Amino acid sequence: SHLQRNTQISIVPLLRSEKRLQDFEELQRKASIKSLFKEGQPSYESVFSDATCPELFPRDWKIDNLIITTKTYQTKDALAPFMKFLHPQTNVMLVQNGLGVFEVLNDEIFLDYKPNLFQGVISHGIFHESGFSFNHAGFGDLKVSRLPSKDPQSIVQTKELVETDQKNNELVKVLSQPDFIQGLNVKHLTYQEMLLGQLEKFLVNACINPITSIVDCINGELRDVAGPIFSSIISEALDVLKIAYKPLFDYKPENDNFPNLDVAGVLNRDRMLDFVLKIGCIVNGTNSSSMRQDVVNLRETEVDYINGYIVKLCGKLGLGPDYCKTNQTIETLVKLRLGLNRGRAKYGDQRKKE
Ligand SMILES: NC(=O)C1=CN([C@@H]2O[C@H](COP(=O)(O)OP(=O)(O)OC[C@H]3O[C@@H](n4cnc5c(N)ncnc54)[C@H](OP(=O)(O)O)[C@@H]3O)[C@@H](O)[C@H]2O)C=CC1
Ligand SMILES: CC(C)(CO)C(=O)C(=O)O
Repeated sequence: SHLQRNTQISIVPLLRSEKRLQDFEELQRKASIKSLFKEGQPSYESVFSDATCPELFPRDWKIDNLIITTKTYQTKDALAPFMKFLHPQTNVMLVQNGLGVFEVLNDEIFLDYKPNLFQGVISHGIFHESGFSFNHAGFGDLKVSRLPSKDPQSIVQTKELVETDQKNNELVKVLSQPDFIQGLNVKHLTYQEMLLGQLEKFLVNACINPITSIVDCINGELRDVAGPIFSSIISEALDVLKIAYKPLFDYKPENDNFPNLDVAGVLNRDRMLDFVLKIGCIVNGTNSSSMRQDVVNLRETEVDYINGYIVKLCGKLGLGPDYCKTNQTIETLVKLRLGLNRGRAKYGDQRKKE
């Protein structure tokens, strides 16, 4: 919606099915967003000149730029039907929480070639109202960067690469248009800067998303009561991330180009607890987290790409199960909550009386 409204280009939403496309067409391809954080909570509409779905995608079209904003676990199925329309120069950007999606795409989808890959990390809070109307509950930011093309361990990019992309890369040029940058507080970063922001956001999600889902509450309700469980989640996750992302934790900027890239100063327990409470429970205090929205609506969640990813990393790194007990328990409780909600929807009060 922000791209459609704040840039000179036409966005073509790729809906999942003809049914969903029809739903969108019946609303004249309009999406509306209410800015809850603004005085008077103004709404604005974005009208899309086109939209399509896999079945109706024009066979002679090619996809030069693709932004994926599905939930992590939906990415592979969403991308698969469009792969025949991509090409090696296609720019693909994932704007999602969590970690591990690109590994799935590299292992299972990008088999013949890898397009230009970008990652977006977004801390704006938004929840669905009805139809294609949404509530923008918390104004955060959107960090974007190009992913390392060759060795994923080589995290260091130069500022010149960012500037070159902002001049020459079609997708990055659009995301660099002033109105869009202002509209979503966009920051174009090197990979090492973005990765730091991604791990920081990962810890926000590892705390806010599962706990709001398990106890069924709005983000801000946790503000004064969830410190102990957040500290346990953060401490354990940081111990694992320090090993898994050692190149970032060992990274020392050679020059003053990166004055804020103090990884140890950013990713430390005490600061991260304050940051989680600020972004999760204050900036986005009125938001229903995306994971709570999933369990309330009986949908699968992203916990496998958040707390579950810490468990997966432990396995990959050969660390014992004691390294991830807290996150494993949190993952299990989210899945219990989803199962409970689905059971209540299916059986009503019957199970309470058996
Ligand atoms: N909501 C929030 O406050 C925040 C969310 N995020 C992250 O952003 C990402 C998206 O979250 P969010 O927007 O909340 O999720 P939603 O579930 O609200 O939106 C996901 C969208 O993807 C669409 N989709 C799913 N499968 C397909 C498919 N096969 N083809 C086409 N479209 C498909 C869904 O379509 P349909 O409508 O048909 O189901 C839906 O519109 C997640 O990683 C989340 O963690 C990050 C920061 C904050
Ligand atoms: C920032 C936060 C926690 C907002 O709820 C979010 O990322 C989400 O809900 O997925």
